[in-house]
Amino acid sequence: MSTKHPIISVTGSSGAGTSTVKKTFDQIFRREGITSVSIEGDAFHRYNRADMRAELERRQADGDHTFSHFSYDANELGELERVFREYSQTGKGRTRTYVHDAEEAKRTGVPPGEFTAWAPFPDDSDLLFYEGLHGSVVNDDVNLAALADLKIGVVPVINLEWIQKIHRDRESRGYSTEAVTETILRRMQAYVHCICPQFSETDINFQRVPVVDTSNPFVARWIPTPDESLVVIRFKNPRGIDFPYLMSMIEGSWMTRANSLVIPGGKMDLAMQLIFTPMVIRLVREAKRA
Ligand SMILES: Nc1ncnc2c1ncn2[C@@H]1O[C@H](COP(=O)(O)OP(=O)(O)OP(=O)(O)O)[C@@H](O)[C@H]1O
Ligand SMILES: O=C(CO)[C@H](O)[C@H](O)COP(=O)(O)O
Repeated sequence: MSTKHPIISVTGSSGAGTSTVKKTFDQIFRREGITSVSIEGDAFHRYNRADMRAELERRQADGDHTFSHFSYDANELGELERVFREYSQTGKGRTRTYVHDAEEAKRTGVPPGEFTAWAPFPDDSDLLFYEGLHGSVVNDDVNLAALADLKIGVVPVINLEWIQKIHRDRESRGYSTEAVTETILRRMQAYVHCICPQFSETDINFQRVPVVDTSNPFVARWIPTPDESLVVIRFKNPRGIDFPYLMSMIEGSWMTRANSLVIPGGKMDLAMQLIFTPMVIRLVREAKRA
């Protein structure tokens, strides 16, 4: 945790919606005149696409069918922790980009499945924003949760998450439904043991819940729209959260527990703006004082 160089980490499984949440934060940063540097979690994969496929084949040949991009040892989490710590102490650090598709390849000049070179963060940023798979990992080797000042989980209920991933991977990355389904299956063990535990470390979780039928997510023709869903917002520490204010500002919202607010899916962006703007301002103000 750093008051001088704060870190915000947004954690979610593949297709959960962390990139979408980043857009909301970018609006807050722009409106409040905050300069952020960001990390896409895939930048800390251990292998490029070809080497990952080779490693997968090797492990499967050895009888290990649990290895995937979700696995701790498929990612350079020690390096991620070092970057978090360096940034929290100095406001400096580095990242790179994992190139997923042709559009990213065109933008970066690096072929899909490869990494760009490591590059230093620009100087004089107000905060570091992480979005990816492992922003709140606590295990025997690293404790990323301890280094992030604001930890957010993006955790749609699993059938909805699978629908989002299938549609995104099909439309943006050119994978078939069958290939994405195979990936989902292969990642299940690590999803349970590496991804899910983080959502007990996060300060606030956003869980989008469809209110339309998603019983068979593998045949869904489209992603349930915001208006076809609700969002459960859980606060790990509800003290200091002005629930009456939030409920007055978010039409159709209600409390289900002392730390849980439910809102219409179409109000998710508004809720994030109302909740995170004062938190971000406070983090940056305390940083400038430090
Ligand atoms: N709140 C939402 N309402 C409707 N659709 C959403 C929402 N959040 C995400 N989606 C859709 O789900 C898909 C995946 O979203 P996104 O790319 O943000 O996921 P991600 O967590 O960044 O995935 P990855 O980590 O694999 O890059 C996209 O098609 C996006 O439009
Ligand atoms: O999305 C991901 C995890 O969130 C991975 O970055 C992605 O699946 C990489 O795999 P591939 O190179 O096969 O697309």
